[in-house]
Amino acid sequence: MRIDIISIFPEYFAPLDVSLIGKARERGILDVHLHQLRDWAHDVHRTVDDTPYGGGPGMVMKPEPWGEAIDAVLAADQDARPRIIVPTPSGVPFTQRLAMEYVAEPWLLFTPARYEGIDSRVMAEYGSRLCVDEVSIGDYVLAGGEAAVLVMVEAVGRLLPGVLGNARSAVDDSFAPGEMENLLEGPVYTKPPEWRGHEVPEILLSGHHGKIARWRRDEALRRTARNRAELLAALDPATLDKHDRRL
Ligand SMILES: CN1CCC[C@H](Cn2ccc3ccc(-c4n[nH]c(N)c4C#N)cc32)C1
Repeated sequence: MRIDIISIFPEYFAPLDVSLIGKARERGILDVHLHQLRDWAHDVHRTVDDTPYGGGPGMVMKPEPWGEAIDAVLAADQDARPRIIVPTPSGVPFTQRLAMEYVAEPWLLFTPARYEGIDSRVMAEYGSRLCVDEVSIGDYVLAGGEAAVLVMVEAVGRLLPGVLGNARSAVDDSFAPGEMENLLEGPVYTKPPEWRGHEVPEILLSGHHGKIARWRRDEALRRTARNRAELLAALDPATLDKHDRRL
């Protein structure tokens, strides 16, 4: 997978050099290209923003630098087209399901903005011939889109084949479509068996895999009911057995 990111703060993406994503890049599973938007702002001050038409607070990012920057990225491979992802609080929710859709894409282009966003004509220009998604990582307001790109790149990158040590753990993820969809993961434990008077639940030491799976599902349902009750309403009743219903 190729990922391009255009930003006025490319240094914001240093975390993509470390840990899981950094190793995926070293192994050639993921190819990340960072671009400084100001390289396509040709005035002496490398200006990328201006006052909003119609008035209002803040500044809006000018269309010209973005158009030239996106054209330059597209020119990198004229036989392919990236899916463009625009982080914005006004976007569709970024979910595990959307991450799984993105991981199937060979090329993603992220366009994290600052100020009050990008002149809307830019995505209108590219939306006529490319897939352009406006996506939000949550119902709160950030100062720009870079943190959202870090979140999405990690959520998507960890799903790439070969990135996770144990491929199964992605299938077991909270929110992953299937049995775990709309369920939060339950508690996890490791050695020592007793720590400051707290013992590991006996069932986890039993070696009885069927009972352990049952216990884990019960704990997932309990945590979901406690922290995200609204997700239980979305659970497919067909996936709930009579034991679940007793919880
Ligand atoms: C007061 N204004 C309102 C509009 C947005 C302005 C800041 N900003 C500029 C670019 C930009 C990109 C993403 C996000 C963002 N915020 N929350 C999320 N879940 C996001 C996501 N993805 C925020 C952003 C601040």
